[in-house]
Amino acid sequence: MTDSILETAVVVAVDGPAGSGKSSVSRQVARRRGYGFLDTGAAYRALAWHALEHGADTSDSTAVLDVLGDFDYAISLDPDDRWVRVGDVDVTAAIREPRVADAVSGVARVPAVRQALTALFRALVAASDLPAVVVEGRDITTVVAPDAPARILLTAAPEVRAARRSAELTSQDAAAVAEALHRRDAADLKVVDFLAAAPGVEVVDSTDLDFDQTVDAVLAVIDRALEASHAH
Ligand SMILES: Nc1ncnc2c1ncn2[C@@H]1O[C@H](COP(=O)(O)OP(=O)(O)OP(=O)(O)O)[C@@H](O)[C@H]1O
Ligand SMILES: Nc1ccn([C@@H]2O[C@H](COP(=O)(O)O)[C@@H](O)[C@H]2O)c(=O)n1
Repeated sequence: MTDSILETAVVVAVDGPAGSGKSSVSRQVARRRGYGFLDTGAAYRALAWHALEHGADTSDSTAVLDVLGDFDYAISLDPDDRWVRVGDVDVTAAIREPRVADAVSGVARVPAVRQALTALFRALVAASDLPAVVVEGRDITTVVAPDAPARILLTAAPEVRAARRSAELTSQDAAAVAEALHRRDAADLKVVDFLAAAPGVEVVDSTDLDFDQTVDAVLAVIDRALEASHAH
């Protein structure tokens, strides 16, 4: 396996906290440029779903590692055809359920899980015949693709992120949605710092931007970064 995914496809790396718009904005950016799109959180969620299906305790690292052994994962990199599978099961919708969101940080804090999924993400990009892939998550700019030519931290104020997520989940209590989002961020921050931009990472703060303005801001960063990398 290659250490650098940059040998095969240009990577646009996007990190940020929950509800910052990483997946919706990255998907739209990929569509606009004809790139692939890889939602890395989907793999952590799918592994949490897989662990729950096996009745595993997701706060127990050993139990999580046991189920990692037969984790048969597949995901679409096509921004217009979204699917996630574990074995023969389409888990695209199931991995968004609150029970999975509540369990996922336990799975994501296990170092061997992070190593295995990082290798999986690099392999997925390497196996694609796409010119470029927008890869979004928490540690893409720092661990998965630290040498990507375009690296972005997408942020928004905590209350704005909670309000956007709550607008999406209208059947759930707004305060409970906000609480779950902040609890997940707090747990995830013990493992990866996705609130501070690493050196060379450009921040896009969407607090006062609408969706289209955010997409345009991210595209502007990408165009500038790719132009600079071609000049070298
Ligand atoms: N700039 C914006 N203005 C308004 N709404 C936005 C903006 N960016 C994203 N959204 C909306 O905010 C919600 C959360 O976005 P999204 O699911 O892409 O976030 P995320 O960072 O991938 O979250 P998570 O990490 O929890 O999966 C979506 O409903 C999305 O359409
Ligand atoms: N690079 C990543 C991506 C995600 N995680 C963990 O997965 C959870 C779900 O991610 P979403 O982007 O779908 O919200 C997230 O809460 C993290 O626990 C990660 O660790 N690294």
